[in-house]
Amino acid sequence: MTATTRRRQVPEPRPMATAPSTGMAETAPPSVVLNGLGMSFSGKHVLRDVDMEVRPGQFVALVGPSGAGKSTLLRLINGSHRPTQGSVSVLGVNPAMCSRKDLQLLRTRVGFVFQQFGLVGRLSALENVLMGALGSLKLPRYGISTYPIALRERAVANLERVGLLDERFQRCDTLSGGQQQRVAIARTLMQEAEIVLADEPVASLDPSASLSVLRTLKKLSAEDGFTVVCSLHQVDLALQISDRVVAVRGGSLIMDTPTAEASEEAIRAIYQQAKDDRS
Ligand SMILES: Nc1ncnc2c1ncn2[C@@H]1O[C@H](COP(=O)(O)OP(=O)(O)OP(=O)(O)O)[C@@H](O)[C@H]1O
Repeated sequence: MTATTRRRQVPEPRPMATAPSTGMAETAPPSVVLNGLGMSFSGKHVLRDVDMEVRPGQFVALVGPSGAGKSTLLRLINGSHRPTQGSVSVLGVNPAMCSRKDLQLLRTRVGFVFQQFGLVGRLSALENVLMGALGSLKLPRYGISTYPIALRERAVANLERVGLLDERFQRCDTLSGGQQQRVAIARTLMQEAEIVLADEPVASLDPSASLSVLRTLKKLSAEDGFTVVCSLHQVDLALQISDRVVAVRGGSLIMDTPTAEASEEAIRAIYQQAKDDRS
């Protein structure tokens, strides 16, 4: 089934309480629409009544204390979880209504970057990046030379874009954390994804490497036009990098604002409140 036929199954979004505008791609259809979204695990509500639209090319920082529901939200967007309430539309497709094949197809259009990078440590940076193209190939590949030359050239170009041309033949488990996350980003570029979901991509990096990796992701998103939804705990980074800040607490969206209008104090208060609640 095509994306176009899927789109008809997606209910019209309810009007949003807050519809922040960044002035980007205002008329294009949204990349993501969450409509009355809720999720429970074994009867425990972890997300409720989430309404949100993400416009193409936006860089959204998803902030909120541990356990707020950020990873669950990202997993609902890429179809890893099926919502127990409401609906998700990603690039006009409802992942919960997709066949396995259509979901696979959708996932080639939606890249995912993880905190733990998800690389094969014993393989080179280049081979890891090439693996990002496996979804477009019919047969598995073993070794760089088994990939078509055009893909090898693209992989090298993508490594250059993330600043790792010289390290292309280095084993990934010998690269620094920041370099490994850059390899993971270059691997996602091979998908030519229209949306990149990043789940705490810099959680294990020091502040300077974190900023540098996020700046690279932001630059690539601006150059290629892909949408980013990125969960982050570092409020300062969220404010430096994003176009829009969405805060989640206790499974509810409690802030949704253009970054230029976001109050650092208000975001920090969300974390402080969670800390106070725990103590
Ligand atoms: N597969 C699951 N089964 C049961 N409970 C789950 C599952 N996944 C998430 N949860 C629960 O949902 C809640 C939200 O978890 P989630 O990982 O989305 O939070 P988070 O905001 O990403 O937290 P962190 O910042 O610590 O990563 C937590 O209470 C968690 O225990």
